[in-house]
Amino acid sequence: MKYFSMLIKPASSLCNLKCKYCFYHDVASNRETYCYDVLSDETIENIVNKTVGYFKEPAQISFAFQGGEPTCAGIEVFKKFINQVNEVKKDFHDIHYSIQTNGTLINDEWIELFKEHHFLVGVSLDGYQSNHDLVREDRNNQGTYDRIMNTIEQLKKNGIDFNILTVLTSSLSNHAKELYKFYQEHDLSYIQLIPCLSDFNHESEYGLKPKEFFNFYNEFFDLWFEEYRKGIYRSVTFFDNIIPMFAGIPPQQCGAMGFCSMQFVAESNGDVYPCDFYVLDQYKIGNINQNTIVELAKSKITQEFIQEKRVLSNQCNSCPYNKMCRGNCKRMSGVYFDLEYCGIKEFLEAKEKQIVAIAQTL
Ligand SMILES: C[S@@+](CC[C@H](N)C(=O)[O-])C[C@H]1O[C@@H](n2cnc3c(N)ncnc32)[C@H](O)[C@@H]1O
Ligand code: SF4
Ligand code: SF4
Repeated sequence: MKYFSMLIKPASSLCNLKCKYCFYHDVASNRETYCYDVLSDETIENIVNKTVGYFKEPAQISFAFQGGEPTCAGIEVFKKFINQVNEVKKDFHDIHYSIQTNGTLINDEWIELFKEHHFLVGVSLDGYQSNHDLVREDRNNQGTYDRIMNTIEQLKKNGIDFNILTVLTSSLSNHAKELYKFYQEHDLSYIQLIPCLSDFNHESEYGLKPKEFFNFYNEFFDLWFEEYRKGIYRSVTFFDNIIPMFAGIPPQQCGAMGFCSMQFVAESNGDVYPCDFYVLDQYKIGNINQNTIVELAKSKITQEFIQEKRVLSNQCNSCPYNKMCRGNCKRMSGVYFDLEYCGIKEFLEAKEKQIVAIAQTL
C-alpha cells in the first residue's frame, strides 16, 4: 500500500483571529506575498488530478486543510474539492480528510460536511478560559473560548472525531496541573500539545524554553501516569511518540525521525513547499499547476531541505537517548534544547522507569 499526504491552505494566511503567537502570521510576514487568493477551481483540479490521479494501485491518500484559518475560504471550496476527489478516485483509493481550525466559524453546515466525509477535526483550544482568551483573540479583541467550547459540543454530539491542539506557551508551562484538570473535567482525550515557537527573527514572550519544557512535562507526565495506572488512556502526542520508541517501534511524527521529510504543503495559489514551518519564498519547490508530484518530490530544493544540517546540543554526543530522540525537528529544536542543556534528556532521565514499564506492555 502506498501512502501520500498533502497539507493544503485553502485560504492562505487569511484568518479571522489574531492569536498573539501565530507562527503562520510570522511565516507569511517573511515572504513577498503575505496572503494569496482563495483556492481556485483550477488549483483544486490540479491538486486532485495530480495526486489521486497519480496512484494507479491501492493507496491511502490524506488531505489536511490548514492555514491561516481554512474555514475562511468558505465551505463551497471544500465541497468542490471533495466532488473533484470523488470524480477522480477509484475503489482502490482510501481517502482521508482532516482539518485544523480555530473553531469559531463552524456551523451546522460544516458539521454536516465533517460528518458525511469522516473528517478528523483538530480544534485549537488553549486549555482553560483565562489562558485561552489571553492568547486567542478575534479581530475585536474578544476572547474566543465560549465559541470554541460550543463547537466542541457540536463535534461531540455528532460523533465527529476530533483532537485538541493546545499551544504550550512559556506562561502555560507553569500550569500543568490546571491544564490537566481542565482536560479531565471536559473529557478531552486526544491532545496535541504544540510547544510555542518563537518568531524567526526574535524571541517572543510566548516562546517555550527548554527548561520550561522539562518543568511542564515533569509534572504533566505524573498526572497522566496516575490515570494510566487506573486504566484511563488520554492520548498526548509527545507520550504517544516517545513511549513506543522505547519498545523499538519507529516514530510516527516527523520531528522524531531525525531527518526532515517532504510534507507537500500547498499554498492556495498552488505553490508547494516542503514543510509548514518553511512556507517561505526561498523554500518554494514549484507549483502544482505546473509541476507533477514526482518533479516536486525530486527537486533540488526538496533534497537540500531534507539533508539540511541541524543544530544539535553539546549534550547530544554522549546522550543515551540519541536513538529515541535523534535531535528532533530543526525548526522546533530551540524549545527542546540549547547548547548546554536539553529538556528532553532531563525528562527522559526523570521518567525512564515508568516509560520503560509501559513500553514493555506494548
Ligand atoms: C497556524 S494554525 C492554522 C489552523 C487554524 N487557524 C488554527 O488556529 O487551528 C495551526 C496550529 O498551529 C498553532 N500555532 C500557532 N502559532 C504557533 C506557535 N508560535 N507555536 C506553535 N504552534 C502554533 C495553532 O494554535 C494551531 O493549533
Ligand atoms: S486562528 Fe490559527 S491562523 Fe489564525 S491567528 Fe490563530 S493560530 Fe494563527
Ligand atoms: S534527548 Fe536531547 S541531548 Fe539527547 S539526543 Fe535528544 S536532543 Fe540530544
